[in-house]
Amino acid sequence: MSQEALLNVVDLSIELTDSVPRRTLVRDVSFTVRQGESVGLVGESGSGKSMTVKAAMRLLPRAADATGSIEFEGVSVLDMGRRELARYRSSDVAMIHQDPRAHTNPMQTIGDFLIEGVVSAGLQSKAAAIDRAIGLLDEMGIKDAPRRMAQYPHQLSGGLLQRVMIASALMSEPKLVFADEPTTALDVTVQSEVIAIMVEQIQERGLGMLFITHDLDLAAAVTDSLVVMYAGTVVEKGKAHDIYAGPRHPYTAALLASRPSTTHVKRLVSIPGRPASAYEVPTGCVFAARCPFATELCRSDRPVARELDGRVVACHRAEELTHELKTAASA
Ligand SMILES: Nc1ncnc2c1ncn2[C@@H]1O[C@H](COP(=O)(O)OP(=O)(O)OP(=O)(O)O)[C@@H](O)[C@H]1O
Repeated sequence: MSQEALLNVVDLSIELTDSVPRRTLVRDVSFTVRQGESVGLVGESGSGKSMTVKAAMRLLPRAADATGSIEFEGVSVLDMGRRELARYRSSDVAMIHQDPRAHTNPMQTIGDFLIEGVVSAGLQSKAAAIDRAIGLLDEMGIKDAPRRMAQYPHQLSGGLLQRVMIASALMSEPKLVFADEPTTALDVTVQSEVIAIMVEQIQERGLGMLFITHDLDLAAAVTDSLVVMYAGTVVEKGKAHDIYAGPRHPYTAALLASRPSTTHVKRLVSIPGRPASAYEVPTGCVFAARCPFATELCRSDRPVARELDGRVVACHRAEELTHELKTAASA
């Protein structure tokens, strides 16, 4: 791929320093998001997706220690000084959160909410910011934008408020957008509409996107590449359509098999066992306890992530299971 790397994460590990022994939450995670590229960070609850994104924004809890490297356009995010970090957070990257209500102030109008960040960071004058906010609300398909600017969050539906959040993320003209489960808090009837608008707006502007979700189907539909995480580690990564068409890690195949089908009736299967956090998994493969294909080797030796047919996979048996995994995923 020729586009420039915006975000480059290499061997990121995150540990909690306030527990004895230290708890590992994320282990040796590496991935890249390029200009104009959408990357899906996919995994069940506790797999470390949010911690990884928090680290990329330098917003980890005080007791969490990040090692490895996170670079934005070649500059180390972990080493940024106060001013550099403020500029990075206010104008290079933006975040769309899960629950729009939790990230708005009920006492602040939509207009003030939209312009606050860029005006206080000195990026735009108040008049220019108001114009831009109205223009963006318009592009988000929000009718009567000037009237909406004067309203308060409780006067907007969840779907409408999430469109405001997308507009807010675009106010500073960022290069990279982190979208953390942006529609899980919304009514199912508006979810796909909001996703479609978000993806369209991000693609039209040629921005990079890191899309965090537990929904592999959705991620495969809206992203170029996937990074599949389990228990704080990357188990598989590669082109979204390749992974969707033929997963090479049993966890990816299980995620695909457990999705509801829209074309035929099938029994909904769930992955047996519960998702584990990085510090809970014993030696061996992180997924061994839930993997139907696990052998003694899988339980004793942790597989090293390696290149396989244009993707990266951390499974001892990836080659020999190619056919089984494809069948299991599409069953
Ligand atoms: N503030 C925190 N302090 C300590 N540990 C935390 C904190 N937040 C999350 N964790 C732990 O870090 C690990 C990774 O959690 P993380 O929230 O990154 O997972 P996730 O994949 O984003 O899951 P979810 O989809 O539920 O948000 C889990 O073991 C979780 O319990």
